[in-house]
Amino acid sequence: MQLTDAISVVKGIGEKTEKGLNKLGIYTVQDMLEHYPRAYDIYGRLMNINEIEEGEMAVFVGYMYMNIETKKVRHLTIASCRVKDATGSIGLTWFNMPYIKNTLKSGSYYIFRGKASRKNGMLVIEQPKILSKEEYYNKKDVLQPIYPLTNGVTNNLLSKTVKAIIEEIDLTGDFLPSTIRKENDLVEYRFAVKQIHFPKDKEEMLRARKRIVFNEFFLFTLALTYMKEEKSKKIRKNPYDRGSISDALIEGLPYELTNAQKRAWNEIMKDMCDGVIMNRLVQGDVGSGKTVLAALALAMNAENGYQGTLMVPTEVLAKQHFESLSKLYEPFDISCLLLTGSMTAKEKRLAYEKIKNKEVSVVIGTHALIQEKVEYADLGLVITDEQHRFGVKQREILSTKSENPHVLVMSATPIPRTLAIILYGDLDISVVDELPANRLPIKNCVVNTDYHSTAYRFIENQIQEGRQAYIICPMVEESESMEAENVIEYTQKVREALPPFIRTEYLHGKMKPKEKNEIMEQFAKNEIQVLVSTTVIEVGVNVPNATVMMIENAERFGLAQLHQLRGRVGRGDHQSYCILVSGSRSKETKKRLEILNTSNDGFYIAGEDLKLRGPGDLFGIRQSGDMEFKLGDIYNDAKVLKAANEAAKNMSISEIQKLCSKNERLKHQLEGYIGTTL
Ligand SMILES: Nc1ncnc2c1ncn2[C@@H]1O[C@H](COP(=O)(O)OP(=O)(O)OP(=O)(O)O)[C@@H](O)[C@H]1O
Repeated sequence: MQLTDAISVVKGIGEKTEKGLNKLGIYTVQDMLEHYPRAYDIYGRLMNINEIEEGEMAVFVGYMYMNIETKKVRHLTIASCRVKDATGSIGLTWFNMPYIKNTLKSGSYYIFRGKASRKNGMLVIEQPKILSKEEYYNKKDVLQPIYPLTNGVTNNLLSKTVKAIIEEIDLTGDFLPSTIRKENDLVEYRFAVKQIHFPKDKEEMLRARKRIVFNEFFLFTLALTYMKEEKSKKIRKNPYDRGSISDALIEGLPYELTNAQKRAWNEIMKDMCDGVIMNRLVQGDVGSGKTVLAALALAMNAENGYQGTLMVPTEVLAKQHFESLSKLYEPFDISCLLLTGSMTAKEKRLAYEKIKNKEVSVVIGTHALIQEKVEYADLGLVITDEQHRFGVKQREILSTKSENPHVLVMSATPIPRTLAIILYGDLDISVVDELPANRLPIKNCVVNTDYHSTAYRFIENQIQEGRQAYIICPMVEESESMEAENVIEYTQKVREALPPFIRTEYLHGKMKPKEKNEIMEQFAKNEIQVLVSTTVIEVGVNVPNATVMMIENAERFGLAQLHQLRGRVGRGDHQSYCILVSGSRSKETKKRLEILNTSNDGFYIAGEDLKLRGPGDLFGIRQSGDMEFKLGDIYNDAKVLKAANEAAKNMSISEIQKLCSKNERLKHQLEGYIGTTL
């Protein structure tokens, strides 16, 4: 069995299962091995009842001191009782399991396991499992992998498939030189793959994890080194003429550029006018005004007779940018074109022709589309808006669409400078670390779930004053397909809580781009006042009239992501508010959210976030599912990132090639990264 084999080579994987696996992005044996557990389940030690905390899994021995009562509510049969130990008592509830009444006997002890939640102010455990003594003691310390799932693919199936692969595949031949392994205290790759899926204990799992994360970062750095070298071969380009349009644009803005914007613009301009090829990252906090910098650069590029593109991660954003740039360019002879996936085939064909015939100077679209079969005419500048991604490949593909375009990458992720230098090692960095002067700082509060009705009243008042609100829906862990259902259900609740003149709509990742666009357009026009959304909204949306951002389950997000979400408000002259609703009362959560509560500065927050995370905090929160790395998290694993970078960055191209020639697997992975053959 080879890593590149189709997943169907594994015994027992039929056509139907294969399709299910494909939905999870698993096509090959390697994909399966890299489908890492998102968490591990462990029973752990038996707790006292008074130690049980809301939102946490608990396993404990409870004494049944009363009979189970059952009642019917609509089509639900609810069975409930209370159990106790020497330290306290707790309620248990089962839905549609009437037989439980005959399974558990009053006057006996049982081991229960489940997640505690708060109902009417009291802690209860819903659907607790009942474990036999053997079951508990046999598995007490075993880490059982929990995989990301989709419809028709069970945890058991994934776990069995991985096991079958590990038994058969030959993973010997580690590409990491043993000196690097020793220096960084890393286990062998073969061992790591096995232990990450089926760890003996937590310690082994952490060692396995460290190795795999190191691999990811190491490969990433090798790819950067390679690309940097490629870029350095083509450094000269005809210098641009400064022209007059960008100055006229700045003159015509309804505001003055901030000093940080001016500084960044000067750096961009200098690159383009000096005859070098620009490879620059503009890193700026949310709402710091990066779009205008892109607009200026594209205008100068057009004035010099070149075509330029702006690639963004979502259609909603593409449309938003298209509209604002078209308006900005109205007095000048600069034509814009929008290219998105929801356009009809005919519209797309027409767009392709216009681009090819150079009838347009600025093309704005999503990543996916611009990568397709578009042929540019004199592409001089490529701007990508990366948000959370550190996608080496994305920015590379576009720059191969023409000889030597200038490349500008915009990122709203205020990662600490030390990490930015590593992650964007192939780029020069401009930082926009100042917000426009008209902004009032956002007022924040962290509350628990009892606060809902007050929050809804607050939102209602803001809407009475003409403003709008976002609500980020509570999260569902189980699967993506449940996400949609969950948003719809929650929206209904919000509608019931608010008066009928307020229009509340929802947005989720499973909606068609066209539907999303429509909702966003209506929200931008204030035809919708409350937008309930999953995190799809976090990316770049600009509706300055929205003043409230309420985030449910705030405890489950990374601070940087929360900061991004909060950045959707406070973008205009009105006072804005961020309400963080936390379902957890743990001290740890409080401390984390407090950072956000007291600061609106993204760079500060990112730095504090980094400090707070210890090596134990590994699977709880990822900043985003959209990262380049499957397991590594630049925040949690900052130390490993630095070490891997240190180990890889000084390798010369010939050393990398030598390493690749000795190891087919490394070569294959690296080629995958940079999209060319080595
Ligand atoms: N110097 C400025 N003074 C006042 N307003 C500004 C200034 N620069 C930009 N703006 C306005 O601020 C808002 C946010 O700008 P923009 O959308 O470019 O932010 P951004 O940096 O892209 O943020 P995000 O990363 O959150 O998308 C826009 O409405 C824009 O017109």
